[in-house]
This record gives sequence, C-alpha cells and structure tokens, in this order.
Amino acid sequence: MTSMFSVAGFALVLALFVARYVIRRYQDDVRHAPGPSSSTASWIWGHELEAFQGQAVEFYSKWIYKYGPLIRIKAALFHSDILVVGDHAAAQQIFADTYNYVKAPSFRPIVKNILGKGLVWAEGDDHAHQRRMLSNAFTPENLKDMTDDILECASKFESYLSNLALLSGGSVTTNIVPLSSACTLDIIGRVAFGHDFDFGKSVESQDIAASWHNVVNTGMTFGGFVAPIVIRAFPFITSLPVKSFQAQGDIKVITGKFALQFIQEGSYNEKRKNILSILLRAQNENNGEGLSTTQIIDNIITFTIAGLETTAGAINFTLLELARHPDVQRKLRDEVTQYSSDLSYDSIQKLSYLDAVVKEGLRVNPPAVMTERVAMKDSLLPLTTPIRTRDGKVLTSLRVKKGQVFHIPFLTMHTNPHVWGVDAAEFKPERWLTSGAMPSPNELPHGWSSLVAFCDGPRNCIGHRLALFEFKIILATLIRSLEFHPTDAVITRKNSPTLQPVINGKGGILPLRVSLLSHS
Ligand code: HEM
Repeated sequence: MTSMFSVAGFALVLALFVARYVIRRYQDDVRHAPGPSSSTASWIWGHELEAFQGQAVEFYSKWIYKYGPLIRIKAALFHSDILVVGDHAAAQQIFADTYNYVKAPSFRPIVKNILGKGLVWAEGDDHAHQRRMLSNAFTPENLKDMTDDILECASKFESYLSNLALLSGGSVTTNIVPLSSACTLDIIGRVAFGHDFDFGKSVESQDIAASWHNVVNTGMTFGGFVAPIVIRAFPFITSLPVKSFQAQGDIKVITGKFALQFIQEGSYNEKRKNILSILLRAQNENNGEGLSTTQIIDNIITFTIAGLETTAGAINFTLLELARHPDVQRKLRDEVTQYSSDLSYDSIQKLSYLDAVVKEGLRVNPPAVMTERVAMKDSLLPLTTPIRTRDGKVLTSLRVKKGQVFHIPFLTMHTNPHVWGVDAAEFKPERWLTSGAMPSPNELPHGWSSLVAFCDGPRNCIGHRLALFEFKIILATLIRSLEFHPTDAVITRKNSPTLQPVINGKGGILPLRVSLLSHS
C-alpha cells in the first residue's frame, strides 16, 4: 500500500514538473530563437561540452555567424536552454539593467571566498554605492600620479628581456606569459596598495603565479568544465563543508595581508598616490558615509585579481600579433621613438598608431572572452536583428522568463565577418585609422570604442583607463628597444578563465623570440 502511494506521489511530482516545463516553454519566446539542432546536442551535456572542447568561444562564433546574432543552445544537466547573445540591442539592455540581469547567483558564495564582498560580488544598491565610492580612484588626475610606478615596472620588464637576450648573444626565445604577469602584478601591487612584488622574485609573487597557473590548467580539464555546471544545477553544494568551495584564493590572502599592513602603518596620508590611500582618505572625509575598511580591503583584493591577468593577457596576445606582423611592429616602433621620449599620461594619448594597436589587440584577442548573466524577472529583450519564427511571425523583441541564462561572447561580437568583413579576425590596426575601413557605428556594439572588451553599462570595467594606460606604457617601453618574432609553436586559444595561449593542451605558454634592436 505504502509503495503504491509513493509511486503515485512520484508520478504526480513528475507530471507537475513536466507541466511546469511545458507551460514555461510556451510563455517565453526562447523556443523561437534559431541555433544548432538539438539532434547534435549530447543528452547530458547539451551543446555545452562541444562549446567547451572548441577553442575560446569558437562554436558560439560559428553558430552565431551561421544562424544569426542571438541563438539558443541546449544546456547541460537538463537545465533550460541558454541564449547566446551577440545581438547588440539585447546585449546593451542586459548590461544596462543591472538590477534585473545579474551575475549567476549560484556562484556568489565562491566569488565571495575568492575576491571578498567587493565590486565584482556586489549586486543592486550595494553595487551602485560601492561603485560611486570607488570611481574617484580611477580619474585621469589620479592615474597621472601613478605614472612613475607604471614606468618603473615596465622598464624592469624591458631590462629583464634585454639582459636575457644579451646573455644569449642578442636574441633569445622565452615564454612571455610569466614575465608579463610579473610586470602587471608589480604595477597593480604598487598602484593599488603600495607594495612592490619585485618582478617575480618575491615568494608571494611566486605563490600567486603558481596558483594562477593551476587555475588556468584546471579550468581546461573535464573537471573544470563539469564543476560550474554542477554548481548551476545544485547551488546548495557551495555551502557544503568541502575544502575547495570554502578556500580563499592565494591572491586574496596575500593582498589582504599587505593591504592591512599598509593601513596599520598609518602612512596613507603621505602616500597619496595609490588607490588604497585615496580610498582611506575618502573614508575619513565622508564621515561614515563611505566604504568600511573591510569593504576597502575587499575592493583592493578585487582590483588585484581583476586587473592582473586581464592586462597581462592583453600584452601577451598583442606581442604575439606584433611578432606575426613585423610591418605593424616597425610602424609602432617608429611612432613611439619619434614622438615620445616622455611617456606621460597626456603624451601617450596622442600616439595614434599605438592607440590603434591597442584597440585592435583588444578587439581580436579580448582577455575577458565572454560573460554570463541571469534574468531576475520575466522581461522583454529588444533585438537589433529581428527573428523570424517558423510560422512566419517576425519578432523585434524576445520575451524571456525569470531564471533565463545568457552567455555573451565578446570575442564573437568583435570578429563577426557579417559586420567587420572577411578579414574580421585579422589583426589590422590600420582599420582604426583609415577612413571608411570601420563598420558604421550602428552595426557595432555599445561600449568603449564600440567594443565590449571592457563590457558596458554600470558594470563595465572600472579599471579600464588604468588598464589602457599600463598597456600602452608597457608596449611602448618594450617596442622601443626590442624586436619580437614568432616561433614554430602551434598556439591555440582557450577561455580559462581569461583568454589563454595554449600549446599541446597546456595553458600559460607563449614562446616568442626576442632580440635586441641593435642585433637584429
Ligand atoms: C585589459 C585589461 C582588462 C580587461 C580586458 C578587463 C575587462 C573587464 C570586463 C569585461 C569586465 C566585466 C565583467 C563582467 O561583468 O562579467 C570587467 C569588470 C571589472 N574590472 Fe576589468 N578589465 C581589465 C583590467 C582591469 C583592471 C586593471 C582593473 C582594476 C584595477 C579591473 C577591475 C575590474 C573590476 C573591479 C570589475 C567589476 C566592475 C563592476 O562589476 O562594477 N579591470 N573588466
């Protein structure tokens, strides 16, 4: 008898579940979005495994260029279909409405452990408040005060490579990845909390490098694919007492320690130039309205993590492009040596070819490859490119339900051949300088320089001006005295968790031949 009731109970739950699924399916327009056929999806992993196995967003690009800028794919573990958004109006709306479209809630506990309760973790009013308080640290005036620190760190990078080349008779092949990371760690350490990590020589910088290497290579394994999908399906597991869910990252521990030390020294009133000093002084001036000391430290940690490998990645891939395009490299060197003996904030903005190289570098190899958002309520998404349904209706906007997951691949949006032409994926800085070579503004996304490398809207990259300044100073410093050449290595690209150069399945390796100008 008992077993009969439990079978009936189970059947009822199942029927309710199926009914809910069917009703939901017909209350939104997601089913009308085109995309790869369900028959090509794995029954358990949907299209997500195929997408993971390809290069960075390779499949999202392939599908979007084939089916249109907004597509639907089957999700893993029976989750409802995911919308992959390359449509500009839809992306703009998602980025603008930060109260409705949020980062995946199931990952917040992990983000909190790794970064603390700073800007990346915060949502809604808390985010708006933190953002208002933090923005002041990134004004051009404050960035100008950081110039000497950035120049010094870039020079160390250049000296290291020059010496290496000199010791090998003027030319050397080296893995550029750990060196650019050491340089950007030095910069963020100095400008964020007044600490010098000593270009990869300090124990802390080595711990940070080892832990990042581990993150990159674990993210490319099958386990790295499955873990976030399981968390999405069973969010409660992040609160289980499992070591890896509760662990704080090395960068958080190390940065937190140095930031606290800096505060305890109490010298922030004299050390005006770094972000921590700026925020602590603002805290005193705000009579309690500002951020708490814990929030300030959590944001220093957040800036370090968010600003370190993204900027390093931009340098790595742009040096690779320059190595592959010697003519571009020569033109850049000519401009840098001709016009800029001083690399101040104002003078570097005037170097138009350097600016074009930087934009093109971020277009074809955006360090943040894609992002994800989840709808918090039922909503209507505007579309730049209407969708035609099977029964002939034309949809200029799409109804989506609460809980809808969106993947927004920046790289796909940057290199769409229907927008940028047949050479969309090629590195050609000239396109930014030649009249008529760029697509018209209404064909491009809303964002910095009509790109989404720094995302868009109230959650765009708060550090983008600092990132661009660093990026330009490092490139200009290196290119003045060194020449970069490609090697025979076959380099592919993976998203783990930023854009990674990969050789034979291993991430974090990018060999380049570097020669002293006088020896080439
Ligand atoms: C080339 C280098 C960089 C790139 C390509 C980049 C890209 C991005 C992108 C795409 C986002 C949005 C992520 C999302 O919402 O899913 C973002 C957010 C953020 N970035 Fe950057 N970033 C770079 C450098 C930096 C630097 C140097 C800092 C700090 C000093 C920084 C701090 C942040 C923070 C705190 C956020 C979160 C903003 C918010 O949610 O309000 N980034 N960045």
